[in-house]
Amino acid sequence: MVVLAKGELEQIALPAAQSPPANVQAVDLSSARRSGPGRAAAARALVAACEEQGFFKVTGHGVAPALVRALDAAAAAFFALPQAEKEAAAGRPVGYASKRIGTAGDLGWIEYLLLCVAPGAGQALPVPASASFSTLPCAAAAAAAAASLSGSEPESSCPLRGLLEEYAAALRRMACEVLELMAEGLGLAPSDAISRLVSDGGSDNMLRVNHYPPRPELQAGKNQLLTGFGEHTDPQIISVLRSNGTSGLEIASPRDGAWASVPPDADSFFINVGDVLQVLTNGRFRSVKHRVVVNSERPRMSMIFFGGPPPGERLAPLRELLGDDGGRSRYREFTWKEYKSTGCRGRLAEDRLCLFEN
Ligand SMILES: O=C(O)CCC(=O)C(=O)O
Ligand SMILES: [Fe+2]
Repeated sequence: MVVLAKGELEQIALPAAQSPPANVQAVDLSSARRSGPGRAAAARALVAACEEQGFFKVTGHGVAPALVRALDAAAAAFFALPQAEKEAAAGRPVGYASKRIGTAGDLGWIEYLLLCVAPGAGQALPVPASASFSTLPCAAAAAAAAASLSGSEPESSCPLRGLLEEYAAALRRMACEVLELMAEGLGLAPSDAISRLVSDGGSDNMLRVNHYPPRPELQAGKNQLLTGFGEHTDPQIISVLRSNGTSGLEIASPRDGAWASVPPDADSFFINVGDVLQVLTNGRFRSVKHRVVVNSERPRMSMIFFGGPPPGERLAPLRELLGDDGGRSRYREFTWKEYKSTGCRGRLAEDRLCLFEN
């Protein structure tokens, strides 16, 4: 449940203008898995999409539909729990939260789970970064949902946690696959030049499960919209997003800033270029500005894997990519830890990258 105090609803209200549909490039990963002209064409399409929009979707990804359905159901069951039970999984900065995004006062019509993903023995595992995390997956409703979907009893008393672990591992693999294809398209060697930052044992990967309840009736007869997640760019290298097929995600054109609505597609994964990828490519790729507008009577649920580098990783444009800009590096070197700490201080919509420009 999202409970807003008096005056807060007005802060997140948006003009009832309908954004036109976005034209989103699709990259078929299954054709990229076969080496040869299919792979080269997919790599070129991916690079073009990152240059033009910083955003595309992936089909032929191979993530098991049964896993996706089971996780959708378990997450929906979690969000349907009594508020007190959800609050038991609250923690800062990770855990359950509602309406507040970050610490700088951004509000949205949203509740969410934010989790760390720590690779252990080569596998991604959401870690209980707050002690209360362990209460979350044991919720009875989530257990029942997962059990009914798989047609069997849950293996442990924590099905949501198990599903999140499996999902995070699958998405980390997909993120790395996409980043390797990207490196090939950019002519980088070795092909793990970027993906190693996400697959490293110390990588700062996160998983976020967002739930946007249907919008409330604000004024009878008025089709008002609310901010679900205010405009921002994702700070990491790459984000891999899937939703339950309810609309609401919008991206801004890098040319004129005009908003366009991403046609929902529950079977594909959407990829965002993050700020760090903009830096690594010396600005050739642009991190995509996006937001979520709550415009539907159906709830929207989205799950996002954020691929970030290890905290101490020194980040700067890749040498091979400086050529396009007369050899000039547009950004000074910084660590991921440094970048994250500037992000924590500001509002969602703030441009953080400008602080690191040369
Ligand atoms: O929920 C969504 O669809 C997008 C949310 C988002 O942009 C984020 O969590 O960074
Ligand atoms: Fe985002």
